[in-house]
Amino acid sequence: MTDEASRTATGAVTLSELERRAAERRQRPRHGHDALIVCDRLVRIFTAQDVEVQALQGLDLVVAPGELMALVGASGSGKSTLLNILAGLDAPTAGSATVAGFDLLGMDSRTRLRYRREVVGFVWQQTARNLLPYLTGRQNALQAMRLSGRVEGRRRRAARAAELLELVGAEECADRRPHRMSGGEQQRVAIAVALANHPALVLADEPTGQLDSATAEQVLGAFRRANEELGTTVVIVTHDRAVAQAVDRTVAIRDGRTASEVVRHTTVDEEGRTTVHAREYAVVDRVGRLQLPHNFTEALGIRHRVLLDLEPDHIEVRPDRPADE
Ligand SMILES: Nc1ncnc2c1ncn2[C@@H]1O[C@H](COP(=O)(O)OP(=O)(O)OP(=O)(O)O)[C@@H](O)[C@H]1O
Repeated sequence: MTDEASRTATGAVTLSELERRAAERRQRPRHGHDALIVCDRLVRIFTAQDVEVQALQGLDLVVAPGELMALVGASGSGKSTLLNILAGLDAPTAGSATVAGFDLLGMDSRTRLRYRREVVGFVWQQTARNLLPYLTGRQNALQAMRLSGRVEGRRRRAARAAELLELVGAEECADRRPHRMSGGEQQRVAIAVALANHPALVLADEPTGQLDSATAEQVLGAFRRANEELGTTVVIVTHDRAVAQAVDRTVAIRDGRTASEVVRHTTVDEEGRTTVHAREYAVVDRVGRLQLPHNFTEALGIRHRVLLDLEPDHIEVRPDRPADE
């Protein structure tokens, strides 16, 4: 339709043009339609002793199926709050959060239980929170399957427990109880247990926080194998730079919002040498808000406002200062 045809003589948009635009909007795929996790303007407010803490302040996050990604950020930025919501352990105050088609705000308690048993698996920093101390590695995995009923038949469950312990490199822990496993072994067995019910998503909160760097690398290797071989989406909250730099995408959270992200891809040259390329992006939310990195605003003394200029292929952001300063 030409612009003239879509307007009345007085310049107003015609009714048929408005109807056409509405139909076009309806046909457009909705935001994050092919994603596994979609958080939209997520807010979580805690109230303690009449004081309100806004742990999440309109956080947006989209994670595609099959991603291996990390969430980083200063202490108190809201990482664990977000993970608890994604785990179905806590409910947001406002906004929306969907994981594998489950609406995390609107779930009744039965659906929530099913979600926690079948859709997500967790690995926490404290090894004692991950495994039952009186069961062996194999029994821990079997117990998780028995509780959900998702893997039917004793033989199938036994085969799956053995496969998963092998996948994470912890076969030798099958007949050992946690107190006879090292910290790294306990975390690898915890990954096997988290994977037991074929979850679409595994969430991990500081899974290498109590481990030395060599052991942390083995644990990360187990997450990577789960991601590559089973296609499980993995989201790891971490302060460990080595972990944050080893995943495909690292999203930084600042003051309860996603602020920036680093995306990595690997290339192999003619001589077979691999190079990892990393690029940092600022995140633009759905209404166009952008958080400028703290070191950038500090370097230019930016406080309350900036001057924006639209260039053909970029936007210029300049401090609001008189030109002769
Ligand atoms: N149950 C709660 N009651 C009151 N305030 C809370 C609660 N849980 C978290 N907070 C507050 O919410 C904010 C975000 O906390 P959160 O634990 O999500 O941060 P984090 O980024 O995971 O920090 P860390 O890296 O130290 O674990 C903090 O100010 C914290 O004090």
